[in-house]
Amino acid sequence: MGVEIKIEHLTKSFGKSLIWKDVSLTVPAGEICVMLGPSGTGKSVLLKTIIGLLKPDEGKVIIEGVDIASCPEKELYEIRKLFGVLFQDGAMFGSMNLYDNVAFPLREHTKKSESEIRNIVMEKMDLVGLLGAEDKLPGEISGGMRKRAGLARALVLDPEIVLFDEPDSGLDPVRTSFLNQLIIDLNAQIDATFLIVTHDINTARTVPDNIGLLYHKHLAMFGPREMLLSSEEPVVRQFLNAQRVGPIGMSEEKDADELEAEKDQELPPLPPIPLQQEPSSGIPRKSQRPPGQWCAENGVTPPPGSFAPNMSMAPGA
Ligand SMILES: Nc1ncnc2c1ncn2[C@@H]1O[C@H](COP(=O)(O)OP(=O)(O)OP(=O)(O)O)[C@@H](O)[C@H]1O
Repeated sequence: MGVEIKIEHLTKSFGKSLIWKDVSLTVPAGEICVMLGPSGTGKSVLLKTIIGLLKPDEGKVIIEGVDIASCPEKELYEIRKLFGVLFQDGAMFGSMNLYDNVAFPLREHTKKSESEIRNIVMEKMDLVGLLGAEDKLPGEISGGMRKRAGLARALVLDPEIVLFDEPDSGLDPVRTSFLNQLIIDLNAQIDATFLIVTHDINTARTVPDNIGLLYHKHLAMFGPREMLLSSEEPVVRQFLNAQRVGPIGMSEEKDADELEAEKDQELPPLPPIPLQQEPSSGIPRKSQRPPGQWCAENGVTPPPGSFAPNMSMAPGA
């Protein structure tokens, strides 16, 4: 049923350079969360800290009651077995075919026989739609296929948590859409907790249960998708609607003169909130909430036209 990720007051710097400070959030078990933020705000650093590859200066990352920021290496090794990670480029070994790449974690971390490994590898290759491509080398297939192979490898140890570092980078919009459907379908099937770092606004608007936004060395907001998509908070509103007007400039923050110059500019109204993408089976995911539920429970009037069927694309996406 997936495992909760609880982050408490996390701070990370490299030397004198602060990346983010006092980040606290909970990714509920089995849910899908998207983490957004302008380039360089430390999204990848956050993923690496969650899996214990980087140590925070302060704070805790609690997985199954263990603080992986401070636990001994041996415990960390065990906790890491709960994770599957899809790296940006799929991180395939170029000289191994897809079968051996996907089998790699099983051969490294388990004592399974080759016939057991074969069953698992073929099952995961099937899950990501790559049956028949086992003999291909990573260099012989498209970027989209490499991502799917990376995803198959991330799934072979039956993870409770899957971290995705920009799964859509380098993919065209159609492939991104297929990959998003695969992510939703996988979540419905395996019930693991998914945390996705992405720059794709359409993904952020339609895929997750929760959205976080890192900006200016802190977590600007984290909460249910409907909360952020109906938010008037300037940074959240600007980022989730890909607008130029707002506090975020070309290189992080705009200065006082730039903000003064645009202070009388009227912001376009918030676009309608799209329906959340559903599993292709038509059976809702366990953590899926009915459209409009968060808004109704919190007395928020969603923008006109929200939750209309067939309205799943973000403006400009
Ligand atoms: N091991 C490291 N040592 C020193 N600085 C690092 C290290 N890893 C990351 N950084 C710095 O941390 C900052 C955040 O990097 P990170 O890759 O997490 O950003 P990001 O939000 O994922 O960016 P992007 O959206 O462009 O991928 C950058 O300035 C980067 O140079």
